[in-house]
Amino acid sequence: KNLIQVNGKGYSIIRLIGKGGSSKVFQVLSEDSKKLWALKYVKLDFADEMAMQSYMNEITLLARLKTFKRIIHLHDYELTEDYIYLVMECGSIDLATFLKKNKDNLSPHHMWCYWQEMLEAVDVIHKEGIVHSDLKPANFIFVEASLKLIDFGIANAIQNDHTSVVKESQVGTLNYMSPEAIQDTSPVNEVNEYGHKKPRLKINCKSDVWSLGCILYSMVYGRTPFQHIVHRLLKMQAICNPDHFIDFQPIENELLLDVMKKCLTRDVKRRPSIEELLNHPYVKKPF
Ligand SMILES: Cn1cc(Nc2nc(NC3CCCCC3)c3c(C#N)c[nH]c3n2)cn1
Repeated sequence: KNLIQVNGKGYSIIRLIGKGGSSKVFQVLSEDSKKLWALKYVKLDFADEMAMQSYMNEITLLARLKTFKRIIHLHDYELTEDYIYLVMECGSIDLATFLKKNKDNLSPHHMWCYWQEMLEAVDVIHKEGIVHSDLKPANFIFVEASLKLIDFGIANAIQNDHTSVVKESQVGTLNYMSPEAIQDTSPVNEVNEYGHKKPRLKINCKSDVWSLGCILYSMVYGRTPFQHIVHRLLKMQAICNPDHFIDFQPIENELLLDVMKKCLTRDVKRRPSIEELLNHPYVKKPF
């Protein structure tokens, strides 16, 4: 029977949950405690230094943030030249799959809860100075009915792509990408008038706000703001074009409408931060 050893502990494979890039995620059962875990296996071809480094960063962060309730819990890991095993708490389903199944019957209360939990998760990484910059529903999973963030967009993005890339759902989608991320023209080591590196963090954090706004929009309207534009180049142009007005059909809750409009503001400076969104009346209002 298919058994995987991680740091001397045995896990039996129950099923393959998903795969993407050169990583696979299995649902496993620990031999001793008979507990359910998610085991992420990453094949490191040719000991790709960049990939190794990016996974080291991801592991360090997961370990550092594991006390935060909105971040997935890393139980154990094993890192070698050829592969990485991450043993993490297992969610019941990811948000992308969940939304596909339930997109037309999400109650306002559920939408409110999921929005609050996504904000809290991204607030944690922003406070740690991390910008995900590729947020999409597949990055969130339900653990006991509440949402947790499963990755920080560090490792997968840099994942070496000379392996058979079997698309994980939503990998490489533009539907959640912000205008400034598409236009990212600023040189990597841009400096300000004092010759100091420009703090890109603030700007980048706002890109995560745009992505979250696209997820909220898809919960309300059943599709992301630019999903109907199939041609990738036309989609990119529409996202960046201030004269392309995003369609906001009227809804009952004006506060929710206001949040979506604010998150999907093309002008980065006028787009709210996570902090401001956590204090927005839509989140604060008592039910
Ligand atoms: C569909 N589905 C998902 C679960 N649960 C689950 N999926 C995880 N990754 C999935 C890989 C494929 C894309 C969607 C996320 C992880 C995880 C990582 N990385 C750490 N814990 C997890 N739990 C149960 N059904």
